[in-house]
Amino acid sequence: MGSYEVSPEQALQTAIRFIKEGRVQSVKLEGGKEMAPTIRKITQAGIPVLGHVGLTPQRQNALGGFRVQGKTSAGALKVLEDALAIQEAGCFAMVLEAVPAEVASIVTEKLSIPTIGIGAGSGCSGQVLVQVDMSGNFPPGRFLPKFVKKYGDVWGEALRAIETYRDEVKSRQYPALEHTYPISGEELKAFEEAAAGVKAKGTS
Ligand SMILES: Nc1nc(=O)c2c([nH]1)NC[C@@H]1CN(c3ccc(C(=O)N[C@@H](CCC(=O)O)C(=O)O)cc3)CN21
Ligand SMILES: CC(C)C(=O)C(=O)O
Repeated sequence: MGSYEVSPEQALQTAIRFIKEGRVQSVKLEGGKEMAPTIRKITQAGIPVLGHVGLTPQRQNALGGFRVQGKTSAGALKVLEDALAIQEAGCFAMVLEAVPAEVASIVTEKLSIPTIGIGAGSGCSGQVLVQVDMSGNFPPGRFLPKFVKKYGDVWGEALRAIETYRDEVKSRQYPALEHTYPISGEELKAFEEAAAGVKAKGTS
């Protein structure tokens, strides 16, 4: 929040920084109708913009939390109007987040640009999920939004690896010979003789 919301001019300056300093090829920003002038400003400067309507997480406080959007006829119509407004402003595609699947399908059909759905059903043009969520890279018990499907157990696998490492360090199974660096017998013998003549710390 704040990278694009002060004014279209501030937003364009931010977008230019992302392109030049962040070396990205496009920028993504949240918001509907009210962001259309900003989106137009950035796209007219030659920077592609990915939009985002429906549940816009950076505005969670104004939305009363992470709430599904477009659950009423009026709400769904607002999502559609926002989507059309930001398409018109020059977005090349948009994220559609947490709206009923049927609403997302209709919005997608009304648009000429692709929709990338998250919690918006299979009728969107494409999908996105946070990698940490879909790979299961989080501790047990964490709250998961309804739309997340856990395809793996990266956290469990990492924990298993770390615990096995700990156990092998304690039992001195690790490091084994193959994890160490060799020294020739001749050099070792010479070192042992030299070391014998070095006074140990703390002795007198
Ligand atoms: N790790 C991660 N994954 C995400 O998908 C994600 C983030 N972080 N951070 C930013 C936003 C926040 N997101 C969220 C977070 C919570 C809900 C959530 O609690 N949804 C309720 C819906 C409540 C209602 O019915 O209105 C749910 O039960 O799924 C949804 C999207 C999606 N985004
Ligand atoms: C997961 C992606 C699309 C996102 O912008 C968000 O939910 O914050």
